[in-house]
Amino acid sequence: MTTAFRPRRSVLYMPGANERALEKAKTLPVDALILDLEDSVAPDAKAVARENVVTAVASGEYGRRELTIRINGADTEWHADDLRAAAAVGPDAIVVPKVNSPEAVLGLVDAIEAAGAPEKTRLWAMIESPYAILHAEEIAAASDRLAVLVLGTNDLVKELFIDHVAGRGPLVTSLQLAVLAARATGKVVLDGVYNDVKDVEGYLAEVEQGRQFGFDGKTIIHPGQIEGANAGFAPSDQAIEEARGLIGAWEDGAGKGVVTYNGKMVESLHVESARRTLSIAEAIAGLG
Ligand SMILES: CC(C)(COP(=O)(O)OP(=O)(O)OC[C@H]1O[C@@H](n2cnc3c(N)ncnc32)[C@H](O)[C@@H]1OP(=O)(O)O)[C@@H](O)C(=O)NCCC(=O)NCCSC(=O)C[C@H](O)C(=O)O
Ligand SMILES: [Mg+2]
Repeated sequence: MTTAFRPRRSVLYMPGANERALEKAKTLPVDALILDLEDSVAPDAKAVARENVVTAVASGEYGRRELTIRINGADTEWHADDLRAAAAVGPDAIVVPKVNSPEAVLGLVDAIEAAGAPEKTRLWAMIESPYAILHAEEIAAASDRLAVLVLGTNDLVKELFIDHVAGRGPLVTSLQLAVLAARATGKVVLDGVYNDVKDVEGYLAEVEQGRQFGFDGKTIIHPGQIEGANAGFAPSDQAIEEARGLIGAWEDGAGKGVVTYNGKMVESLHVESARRTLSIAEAIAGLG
């Protein structure tokens, strides 16, 4: 299915059991929300959280924000009930943690369809194990219903026996494999979360790294992280100006296979990148 480009610069998790946060989210300038039933919800609060998120989605009070529900994993006692409840209320997407194979994707798509989810409800697969990283392309390609790969960097760090360090050196290969898989299959890919909600400098450095690596946006855990992601994953004023100038130089040289702009070589591939930059900027401006 072809869908219009939609910005996913800032994608905020919020615990499904936290009614105050669910209320607050209606006014936050995020591109997307992940109403969480998994790791942020204690076992004895799972049923209440499920009720809360279903009510939230049904309320229709989240405006332009893309609204998703993260259900519990397939190996848990809550998975089937979560999936049924989420499919019935029809969010923009159902986010499934720890998706490890294309077969798992197909099984999830069958279950989502069998539960009667509307066509608009996409599957977002969390890639958060070494096996999933090594099979990310097959996972991404398994179904048209799968729209987004979401990195689960906390689980990855745990499974790889590595450390959370500034610059994410030990994670770089995994991050790049996930981006490669998404680009090879035409899917969206979101970077993992930054756990230290008070460390603004470290967070902004990680946003910039994610953008440079090619992620479409960042999953976040606190309202204080929204602005950095929105700015970091939007083309800067300078990038927009350069894209316009480059396209202008290309059009002025009508018919030439190569021109220069600001002293640098410009070929049609650079024009394509510049047009992509402008279309992202337009989509963001269109959010109002
Ligand atoms: C991380 C937090 C536990 C911090 O909470 P707290 O110390 O209470 O924050 P503040 O006091 O600064 O909160 C200020 C106000 O903002 C609201 N708030 C906080 N977080 C959120 C949120 N995520 N969404 C909406 N609103 C939020 C508070 O309610 C305060 O509001 P008010 O009282 O009106 O002023 C907390 O931020 C938090 O719980 N974050 C989300 C945690 C979460 O969802 N974790 C699971 C996803 S991460 C993950 O699992 C990734 C992946 O699977 C992996 O493997 O990596
Ligand atoms: Mg995880």
